[in-house]
Amino acid sequence: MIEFQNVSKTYAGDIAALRDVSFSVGDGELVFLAGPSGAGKSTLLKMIAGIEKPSSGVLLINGQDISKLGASGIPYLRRKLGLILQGQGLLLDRDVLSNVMLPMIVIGESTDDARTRAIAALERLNMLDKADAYPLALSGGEQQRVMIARAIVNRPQVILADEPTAYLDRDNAMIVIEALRAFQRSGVTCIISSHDEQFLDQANRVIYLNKGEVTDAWTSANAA
Ligand SMILES: Nc1ncnc2c1ncn2[C@@H]1O[C@H](COP(=O)(O)OP(=O)(O)OP(=O)(O)O)[C@@H](O)[C@H]1O
Repeated sequence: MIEFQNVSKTYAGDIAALRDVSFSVGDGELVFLAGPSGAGKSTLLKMIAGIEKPSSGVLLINGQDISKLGASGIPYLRRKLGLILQGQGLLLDRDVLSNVMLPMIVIGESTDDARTRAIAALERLNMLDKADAYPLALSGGEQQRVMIARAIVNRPQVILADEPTAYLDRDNAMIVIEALRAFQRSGVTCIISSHDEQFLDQANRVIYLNKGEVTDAWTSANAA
């Protein structure tokens, strides 16, 4: 369970990115964060990942106040998260398999275990035939699928995806959304930011942000 309680975020220069935001996301939900550019969507995701801290208010993850996590708390939190964030693209000088193995290597898993899990993750995203390719030889949609494989290789409880369909055509975007939905169906919580309204009917819930405030929210009648 992820719970924002009256969270505000002001960046240096007095930029109010979030204002008094309150909502919660239950385990296994698929939630879209919608809203125009600059609404605060990335800031919300970065807070859940422990990259940014609230200026005021409380963010609880599984009942724990993330502002109070110590130096070892953030890496521990990140192990439970799969991140698809802007600016964290694939390493261009490594092939697809090495890119997907990386999160496991970083946390000290053996190369053999990392390879086995990375192969399984690529298989799930239907990308195993590109394991030896380098990222620049892939289409945008294929690169996004590899980034999802990299995000799920650690078997996270929660996937955070910031604009995972940006720059993709509709067919590739649907493949990416379908892949995320498949993880949600297997019990993983997915929080996806998008300013592309065409995918919102795939969500259990949509939370609309504008200028740092929650302006609207709805829950699907078929929500799990
Ligand atoms: N590190 C930062 N320092 C200062 N201001 C920031 C920083 N990050 C974001 N902002 C500002 O905070 C506001 C919210 O930005 P944020 O990136 O969260 O919005 P967004 O909804 O994700 O937008 P986009 O869809 O364009 O990615 C914007 O006004 C942005 O310029």
